[in-house]
Amino acid sequence: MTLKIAIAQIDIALGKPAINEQTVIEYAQKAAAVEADILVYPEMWNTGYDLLNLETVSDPQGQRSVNLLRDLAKKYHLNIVGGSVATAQAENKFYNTMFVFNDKGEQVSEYNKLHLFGLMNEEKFMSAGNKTNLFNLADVPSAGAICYDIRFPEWLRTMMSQGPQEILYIVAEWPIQRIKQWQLLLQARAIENQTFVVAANRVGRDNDNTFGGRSLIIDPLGNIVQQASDDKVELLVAEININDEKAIRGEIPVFSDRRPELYR
Ligand SMILES: NC(=O)CCC(=O)C(=O)O
Repeated sequence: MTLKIAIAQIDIALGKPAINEQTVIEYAQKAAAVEADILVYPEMWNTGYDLLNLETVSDPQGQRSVNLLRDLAKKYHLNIVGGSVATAQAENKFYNTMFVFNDKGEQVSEYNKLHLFGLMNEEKFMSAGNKTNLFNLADVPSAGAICYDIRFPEWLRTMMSQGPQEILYIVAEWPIQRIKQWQLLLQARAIENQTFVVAANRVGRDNDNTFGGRSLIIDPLGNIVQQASDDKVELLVAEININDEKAIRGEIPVFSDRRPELYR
């Protein structure tokens, strides 16, 4: 099965959800124009890392973002991995939340980022999730994670071994100074989990960081199928063939060769 994947490598206006929503709409139109099957947005696209102002800029229960993503999925018949958004949830807690919609506009997953990133003060303002993010999108068993989560291979393995999942979606706001690590970590996650990795990063800057783009589509051997620039907004598009992955898994059966009884 061939799937056309599109990644919206966008800039994000700090603390300005209304402006960012327009960008999200614009990229859904672009993805529909190239007849993409799946569209992926980056991390915290509604507010950026405007952590000091979460009370005013975050999305209560994610409702505004959910309505927008659902409408876009339905209108353009797109499967959407909705990056993530800053949400305000019960007990006055804020989360970094991914919503996923199929091309009928049905929500197929909701995930709160599990590992909060101290270097960007995330844990001082946001709460961590504690649930997996497994879903079926375009008839493909898939998993999703958010940015810093990729530094925890045991967490991704936990999700990927409940499948195996065939595509791993990563959404990020990853700074330029560690962009080489971004690429290497993603290639490693693809190889060890024998999965396609579809990874969306933002470009542009906020008060503290310049973000490094280089959104990537990687095959299960770790080869780069398609790569975006480090500094420009763009819609990255590539076709992947899911059957390739099945052939690769047959040759080196890492999932069945695991010895989980020895791992702690
Ligand atoms: N937004 C994030 O989680 C950034 C993670 C990051 O930059 C890293 O090096 O890890």
